[in-house]
Amino acid sequence: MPANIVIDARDVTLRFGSGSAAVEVLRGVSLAVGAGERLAILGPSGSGKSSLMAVLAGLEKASSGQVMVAGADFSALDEDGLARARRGRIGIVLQAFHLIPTMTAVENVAVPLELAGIAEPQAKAKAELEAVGLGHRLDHYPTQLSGGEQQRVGLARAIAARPALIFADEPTGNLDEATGEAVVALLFYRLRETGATLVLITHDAGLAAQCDRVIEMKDGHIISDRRHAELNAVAE
Ligand SMILES: Nc1ncnc2c1ncn2[C@@H]1O[C@H](COP(=O)(O)OP(=O)(O)OP(=O)(O)O)[C@@H](O)[C@H]1O
Repeated sequence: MPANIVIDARDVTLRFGSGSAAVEVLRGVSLAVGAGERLAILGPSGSGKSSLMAVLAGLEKASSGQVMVAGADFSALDEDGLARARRGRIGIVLQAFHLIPTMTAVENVAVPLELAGIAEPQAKAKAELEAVGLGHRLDHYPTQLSGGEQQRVGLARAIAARPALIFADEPTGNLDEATGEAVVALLFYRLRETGATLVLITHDAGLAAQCDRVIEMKDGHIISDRRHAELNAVAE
């Protein structure tokens, strides 16, 4: 894999269930993403966007095909191996925030930093929460936070370790417009700062337009793949 390709997925399928109940949600997807690229995934509900993200982020194992991410062969790793490969390198913001209910906001952000062996996890977690506008909610538990606040804790947790790869599934879905814009601005600021690669699922055309490349999915396939220059040409 060339040094500048960080995600190289080849002919990936993902099936759930077996026999007559089997559902094939990814049907031979191939995708190469360059380092620092900001890729948006569009497509109707059920087209396989979250499934593709789960496979590329090492949360689901492909049923067949090859998935190379940052030099690791995700198709050959077991669950523990995938968890180790993700740690500190991959930040993930999901629709369901997956915050740990028994931990405060600052602990939710600090624990993955600690696990990744990063120095001063508490101070870094606090700074990251302040950056997403939650300096006044550090010691609150997830149930004491609104959906939008939980979303921002999720974002802070995903980017605090300055991972090389960030995956975000509808990161502004639970936020009002102003907060959504602020969170996206912070995300893109961090991307510029660290050169991280972004894979983003969104229904928001404005957000997709901020990315370098937009792919569209339908029925488990990629049906279009356009880069920024082409996107601008279409808009003009
Ligand atoms: N664990 C599972 N078992 C069975 N089917 C599943 C499972 N997870 C996802 N699916 C199915 O796979 C298909 C693709 O789902 P996926 O969540 O990837 O779509 P999506 O494009 O992200 O949709 P949305 O925009 O609604 O989030 C859907 O038909 C869904 O029902």
